Amino acid sequence: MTSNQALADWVREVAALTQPEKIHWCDGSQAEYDALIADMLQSGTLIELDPETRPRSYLHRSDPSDVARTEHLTFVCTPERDDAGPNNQWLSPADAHARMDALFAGAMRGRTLYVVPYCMGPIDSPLARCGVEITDSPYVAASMRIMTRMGAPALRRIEREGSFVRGLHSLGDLHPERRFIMHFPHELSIQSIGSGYGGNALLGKKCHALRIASYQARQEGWLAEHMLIMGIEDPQGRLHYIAAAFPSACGKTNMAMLIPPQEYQGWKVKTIGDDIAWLHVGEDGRLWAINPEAGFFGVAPGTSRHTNANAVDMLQHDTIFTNVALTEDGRPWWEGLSDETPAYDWQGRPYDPANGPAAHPNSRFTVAARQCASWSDAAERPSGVPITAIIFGGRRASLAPLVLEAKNWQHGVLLGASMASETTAAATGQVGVVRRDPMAMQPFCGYHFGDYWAHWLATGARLSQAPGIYQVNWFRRDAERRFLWPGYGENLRVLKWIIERCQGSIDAQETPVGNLPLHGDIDLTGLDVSHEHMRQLTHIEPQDWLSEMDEVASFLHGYGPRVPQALHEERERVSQGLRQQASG
Ligand SMILES: Nc1nc2c(ncn2[C@@H]2O[C@H](COP(=O)(O)OP(=O)(O)OP(=O)(O)O)[C@@H](O)[C@H]2O)c(=O)[nH]1
Ligand SMILES: O=C([O-])CC(=O)C(=O)O
Ligand SMILES: [Mn+2]
Repeated sequence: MTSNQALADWVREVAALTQPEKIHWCDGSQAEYDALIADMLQSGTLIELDPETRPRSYLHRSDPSDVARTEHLTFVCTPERDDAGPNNQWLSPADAHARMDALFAGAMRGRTLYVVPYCMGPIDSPLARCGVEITDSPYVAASMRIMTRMGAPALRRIEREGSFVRGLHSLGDLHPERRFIMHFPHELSIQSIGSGYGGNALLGKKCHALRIASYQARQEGWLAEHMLIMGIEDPQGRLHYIAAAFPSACGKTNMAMLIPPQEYQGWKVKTIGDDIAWLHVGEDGRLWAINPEAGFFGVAPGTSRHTNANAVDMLQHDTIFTNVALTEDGRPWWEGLSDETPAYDWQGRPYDPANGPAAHPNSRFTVAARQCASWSDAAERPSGVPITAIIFGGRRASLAPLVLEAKNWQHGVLLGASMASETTAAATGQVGVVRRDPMAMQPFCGYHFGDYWAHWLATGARLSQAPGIYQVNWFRRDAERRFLWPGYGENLRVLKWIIERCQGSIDAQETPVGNLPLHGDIDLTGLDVSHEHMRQLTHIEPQDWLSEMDEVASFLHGYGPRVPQALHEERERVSQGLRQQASG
């Protein structure tokens, strides 16, 4: 099936261990996709949506215990424990392999083993990397065709290059006690069992393109980040590319396909990616980004014509939904979509509000990126796009202002490293608790955060035209828990400020924590945001920030001697400035 002996041997070994009934090598063709869908309709793995209004669209209901990433079951298994860092759970490679071999033994009996070759990034890009996922889930095989460049061209590239990431996945018995997601970065391999949920099972995404890739990127001198990539064209026709890291379910997909507000005629948004960016230092000293993915695995709840019309439009056909609710006539439904009452909830029960939300809070859609009206050809460019600004964002009801500008790269790395955000339904566990999530990579960095921050600093030192670094927060709330900022399309007003700052065309107010917009520089024309709200959104309270910086200090110290001294010094400079301000 392949001229790559290592791949052929590996498939044979896996088959001997897992005992599948059949082996299928995926070529990525339409006929193959159609056959996968037909099989899943027959087995009940997929439910067909109303073909009149939602052609070629399906609903997948997952096991109710298997609806989100499971960070407590996710491990990074480096030979040395300290290389995984306190940010990861660790097992020795030998222990992890022993545990996984036992779980995989016979796991595919009676099932088909799919060999899924894929390429992360444009197929002809030197920045792209390939992998092969072996899975016994047709849902995973079909989803990988939507989310990656999957099939024959990827296999040819693997045969040319020789190297590829090995991902082994089985649904196992879907039992939470026999569910593990293990990463072996030094072996370029991933093993995942017991879950069919996207972030745990579509191994090209979080497992390869972030955990394994971040480890490789450090060795090779680039960055693999949890970032959207978008282009913003201003009325003068100038294009500015922005990369933004927000934690899971904190607004990347929405920002990536933002629709400019009415007052912004002449502004255009181009989508390059909504979740992952691979960043390289170019020969010109600028930072260049590719999106390794080819599709969106996006959050359904909250998506509506008012918040994200581009998404609603792209979801009208050829989409696989997971754990959404259904209307009587077979259309997908979720909280925030419309005023309709659905007929069935995400578990297929007749809808009863007493059972909680109709759609699971982490219900999602899987759709090809080219279905999005704002999708840009630039996403196919082998060299990527040059980045003007990097944005870090969190979901914080208080403290963090609407926007803040880092004084320089090193201060920007501190802003990223000290990010915190309220937890969301994208991972199992409590929702709404503030936790540190450096660069939105807490669940995804495949090595020690101390080394990671040092790598960020070293990367900045290689950039002669480094992007500006910013921090945003769309989620500040008032005493009644209402959002102070309208968000969504209106976020372009903040992005415009960021672009103007990068061009050097406007001034800012300097504070110890960073630079803030001057009064009136964030354009509020046509917006219902009072001056009092705007004041709160751009106010830095020195005492509160001093305590925040104390927390950041102990957080950074928790990572021990691998944390670069420069980061401690930068933090101390901010604290000093705040102390002076508080006493003066
Ligand atoms: N209030 C407010 N909510 C937003 C904004 N942007 C996104 N949201 C909501 O936040 C939730 C998550 O948004 P997404 O854009 O899907 O987040 P994401 O970062 O792409 O999430 P992952 O796919 O998990 O990485 C959705 O319910 C959105 O409706 C905003 O600007 N303001
Ligand atoms: O990985 C997933 O399951 C979905 C996602 O984008 C995230 O959680 O950041
Ligand atoms: Mn994500």
